[in-house]
Amino acid sequence: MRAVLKLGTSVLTAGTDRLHRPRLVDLIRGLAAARASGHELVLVTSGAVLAGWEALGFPPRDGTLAEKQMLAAVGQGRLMHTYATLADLYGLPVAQVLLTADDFRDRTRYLNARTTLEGCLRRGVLPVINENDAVAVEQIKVGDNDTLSAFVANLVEADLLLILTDAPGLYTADPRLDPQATLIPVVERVTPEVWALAGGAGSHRGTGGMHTKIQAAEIATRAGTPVVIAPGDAPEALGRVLEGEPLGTRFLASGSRLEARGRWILAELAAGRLHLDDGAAQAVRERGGSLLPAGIREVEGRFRRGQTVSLLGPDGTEIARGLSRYAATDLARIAGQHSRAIEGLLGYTYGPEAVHRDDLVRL
Ligand SMILES: Nc1ncnc2c1ncn2[C@@H]1O[C@H](COP(=O)(O)OP(=O)(O)O)[C@@H](O)[C@H]1O
Ligand SMILES: N[C@@H](CCC(=O)OP(=O)(O)O)C(=O)O
Repeated sequence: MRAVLKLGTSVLTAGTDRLHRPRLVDLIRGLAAARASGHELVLVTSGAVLAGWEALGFPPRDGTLAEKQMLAAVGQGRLMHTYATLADLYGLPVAQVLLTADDFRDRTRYLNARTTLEGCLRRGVLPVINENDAVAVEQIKVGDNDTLSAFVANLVEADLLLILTDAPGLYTADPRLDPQATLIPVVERVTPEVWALAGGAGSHRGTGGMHTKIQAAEIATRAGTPVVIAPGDAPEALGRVLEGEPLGTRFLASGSRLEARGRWILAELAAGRLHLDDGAAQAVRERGGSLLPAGIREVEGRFRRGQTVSLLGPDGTEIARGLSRYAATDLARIAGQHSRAIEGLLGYTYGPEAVHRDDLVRL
């Protein structure tokens, strides 16, 4: 099986303020054992900011992005060194891969990253991925490693995404705040009711809490990859989940396995939203057609030509994702207009479709 394992800061610290070496040894032993059983593994790890803070002796923090970037720059090398040293004990070679949102947006960079990861997997090397925090300013950041792990799962067409964290799974409410909360063992589909279960920002060290984990589950399951959220302190969690043992919360794949291009289209958060009229929604949903400007009622967000947009039906539900052939400002001018009018309105045309059917994934 090909699996992506995501380790949150909460798991790497095991409830302390530092990278917890014994916990890391357990995790790496599990990775080495899974690889020895023939599984292909990719690791997405957090912990660079924490490792940097630890290295500098826990100075007071102001919480700014610049400070996080500096701490990540200090910590990433140390984090990687720790992984490499411990993985050596088990004869497991590791490779560092640092990614940002642009690496998923730009088709060439996306394909390059995929080639590198495939090369690692062929040679039995464990890719250890983190966001390239030191350069990732707001506009080019994925922003949290749960979402990053879902993008990576799409990139390598994983059979499973396992997110280990400090909660035992998805609960009916944040278990830190509500002692009555109970575990939800299986989520068939990420519905608004599931979204409503996510509490706030999570543990004091983590980014995003359950919210970003549900987002990750939605991204990966749509492309056909099931997702498990399980406790990082469960012994042998990786091996047990790979064996199919129920542990934590399993999100079932909602879509059939998408081919590679469809996965790329889903491998980015939508930069804008297009509200369609009835006819256009039907054409996209039922007939698999392209979206013409005539069927667009409203354009939301700022996006460039070629970026991913969400297509919403008249009742506001998302029916598809696709690559826009026009920038948001252009689309706003040609929305509701016949395709023949595009050139007259803009002075140029990129073709009659706002989103071509080849660039669409129905959800
Ligand atoms: N419905 C829920 N079920 C489980 N955990 C939840 C829920 N809502 C919020 N949480 C919080 O999310 C936290 C995990 O997220 P986070 O701290 O960001 O961890 P990580 O570092 O692993 O990404 C849990 O400790 C828990 O307090
Ligand atoms: N890239 C950051 C981690 C960001 C993040 O999502 O953290 P977490 O919620 O602990 O998975 C780091 O290495 O510190």
